[in-house]
Amino acid sequence: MLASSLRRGFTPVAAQGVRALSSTRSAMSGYGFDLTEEQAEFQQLARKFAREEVLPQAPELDRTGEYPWELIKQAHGLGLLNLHIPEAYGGMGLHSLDGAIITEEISWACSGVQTAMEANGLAEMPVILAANDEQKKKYLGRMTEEPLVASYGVTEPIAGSDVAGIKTTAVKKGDDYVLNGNKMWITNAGHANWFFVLAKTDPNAKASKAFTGFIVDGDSAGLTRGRKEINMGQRASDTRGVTFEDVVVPAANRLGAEGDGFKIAMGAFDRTRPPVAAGAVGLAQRALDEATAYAKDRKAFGRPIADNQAVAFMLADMAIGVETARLITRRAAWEVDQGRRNTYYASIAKAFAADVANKNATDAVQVFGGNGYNSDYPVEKLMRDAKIYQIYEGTAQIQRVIISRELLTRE
Ligand SMILES: CCCCCCCC(=O)SCCNC(=O)CCNC(=O)[C@H](O)C(C)(C)COP(=O)(O)OP(=O)(O)OC[C@H]1O[C@@H](n2cnc3c(N)ncnc32)[C@H](O)[C@@H]1OP(=O)(O)O
Repeated sequence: MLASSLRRGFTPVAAQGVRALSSTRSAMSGYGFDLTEEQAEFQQLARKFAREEVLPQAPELDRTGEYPWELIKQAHGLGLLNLHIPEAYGGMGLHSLDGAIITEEISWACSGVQTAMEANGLAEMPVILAANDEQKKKYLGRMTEEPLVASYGVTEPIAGSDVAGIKTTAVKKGDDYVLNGNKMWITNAGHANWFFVLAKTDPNAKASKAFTGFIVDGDSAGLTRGRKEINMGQRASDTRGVTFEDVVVPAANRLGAEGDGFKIAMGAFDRTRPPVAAGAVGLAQRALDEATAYAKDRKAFGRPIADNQAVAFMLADMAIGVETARLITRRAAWEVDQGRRNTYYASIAKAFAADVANKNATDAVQVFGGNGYNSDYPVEKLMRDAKIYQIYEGTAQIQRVIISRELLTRE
């Protein structure tokens, strides 16, 4: 049906029109895969920082779980942190695609460090999207002035995938709100200067009206940070529970109107899932690079193992994954830069890149054989680090819920 209607539209006149157009077409039209000069510079800067500073520290940070403060400070100095804060508030106002290019490089060296850095982007996004000028000056401004970190506080012990199921409440009292509840798996929570917190303000309303977003100062009385969780991978990243016990937050720290919170939180995910996907691409590329180098070097039966088609084809499949994941990730970021809602592409990119990262890391361990299973070699860390990409910022299954809903509700 679709094919026949396309054929009907394809008249000789239309064909001539295309020919005429193509003869005058400039190199700028249509798809382009080259980075701009500026993007290439961002990539080079991030690559140098990642390979010279992050990479040498990655094994030790993984072993100890130490928070990468020194790297955060260096990244801040180089302009590799807080990428999307608008210039009006002292930031660089980088585009989403610029950020994806930078993030991939950092993750190549250590996705734990990348998550610690990117968590700032996640915390800042609701503020960038919904805060008033005063709030932006106060909370985004300080992030550009000194190397601070912030947290995005939505997830709760019983509500991860189901954001509408969160129980933390905010009750208006005079000019303040009083917050009570527990958050869980909050990245950067041990060190955050401030938190974006989603809380329920109307228990009777539907999700899109029931929640409100707040900026909560890290030193607020009644805010308690839990112990650092010991996770399987990305161990340099700091995740904790946070408890709010009668925490008084001035109404001036409310983001947007009461009831706007759920959509603000969802809108932030649309913009932060592309960088999460970019992190997964970086890890997938690293797995491919490590496996390729090892397969060329390692000899068995008198020849490099890469000479076996069984190994070479594994590398080829890993390359297919990296290239396609990178394309859809950049598409998801580019959609933001075009000013369009990118929910569909963001979830495809996040879901696909996370799966590719896991496949590539697992296959890299396989190529390394027994050595791959050992912590003297880099790939077992990649396999542990990869897993969280299928869980955080919306599980693999939630991404498919979002993609299918987007498909099925299209006009
Ligand atoms: C690397 C960086 C650091 C990473 C650290 C890790 C950080 C994290 O992991 S943060 C936590 C991650 N958590 C998640 O990703 C949560 C996953 N879950 C979700 O995204 C949602 O709960 C989801 C999509 C399942 C929606 O759930 P559901 O309750 O069915 O709501 P739904 O009916 O779709 O939407 C409710 C309303 O919100 C609106 N909405 C939904 N999505 C969007 C969106 N993207 N933009 C705007 N509005 C939206 C809907 O239109 C609807 O509005 P209305 O009622 O006016 O029609």
